[in-house]
Amino acid sequence: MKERYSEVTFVTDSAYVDLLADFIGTVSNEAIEYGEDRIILRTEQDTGELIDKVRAMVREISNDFPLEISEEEKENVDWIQAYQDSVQPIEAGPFYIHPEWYPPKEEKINILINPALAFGSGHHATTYSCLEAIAEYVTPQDRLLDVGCGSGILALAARKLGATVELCDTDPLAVESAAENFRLNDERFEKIWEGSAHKTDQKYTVVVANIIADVLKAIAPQLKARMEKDSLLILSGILDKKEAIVSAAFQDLELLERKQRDEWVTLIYTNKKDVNG
Ligand SMILES: C[S@@+](CC[C@H](N)C(=O)[O-])C[C@H]1O[C@@H](n2cnc3c(N)ncnc32)[C@H](O)[C@@H]1O
Repeated sequence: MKERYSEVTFVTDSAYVDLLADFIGTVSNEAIEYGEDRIILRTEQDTGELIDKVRAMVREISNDFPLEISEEEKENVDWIQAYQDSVQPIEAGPFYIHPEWYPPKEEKINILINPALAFGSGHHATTYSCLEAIAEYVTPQDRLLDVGCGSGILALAARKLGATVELCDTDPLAVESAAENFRLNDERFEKIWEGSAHKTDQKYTVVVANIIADVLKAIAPQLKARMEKDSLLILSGILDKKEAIVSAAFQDLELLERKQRDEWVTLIYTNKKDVNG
């Protein structure tokens, strides 16, 4: 990529825009942008010859062909580099979450997440607090269900601690992205599905759900039904002003710990008895 490129603007009568755009596109072999009365060409190539050809072409049509050409030199931005520079790795408890263009850290539990459309890079307070809770509570004996897995970051963290994991999300893009992140990390999940917690009849020793308060309230019976006696339920995505809604919906469980980061609350519950018996 060159440091600079040329932006050439051809202003003409709207009736000639299509004709001119066709010609410029063919001669330059570059993508062009066009508006009602203009065509804009951005190129790193020398533009002198192209402009001469355009002038010659329009002269053949008419000496009065309406055409004004202006040219500006602009600085190129390496967009991929700029994007990569903006995505920083983050440490949360023992975990180091990094995109692939940052090397792993030897002394950390590394989680490779390439930013994609699914939520969950570790930077958001809710994900961060869940990662801390997972580090604190999850053991290799655990079977964990990640409800609303997004990028799969929470299940990946649990898997890296030795737990077996299952994941689900109502968003098919999240399911795809989580599966891809497991592949990138060379880790395996037992199951992944599109949909929510009601689509399984399994029980788990840990259920984690980082979804907003109103949804947590709505799916509270489903989440509880996935717990066995002494299971753990990690709930996040709760704005402090909505905490009461969630506390009320889960009041039959025992609150073990409450974490707050910025205005986001994470609640960690356990149950004294199997909800179904
Ligand atoms: C805040 S993101 C959490 C992503 C990731 N688990 C994290 O902690 O960073 C919430 C995710 O929940 C999903 N979601 C929303 N409602 C859901 C529901 N009822 N059941 C399962 N997933 C749901 C969304 O599609 C989204 O991917």
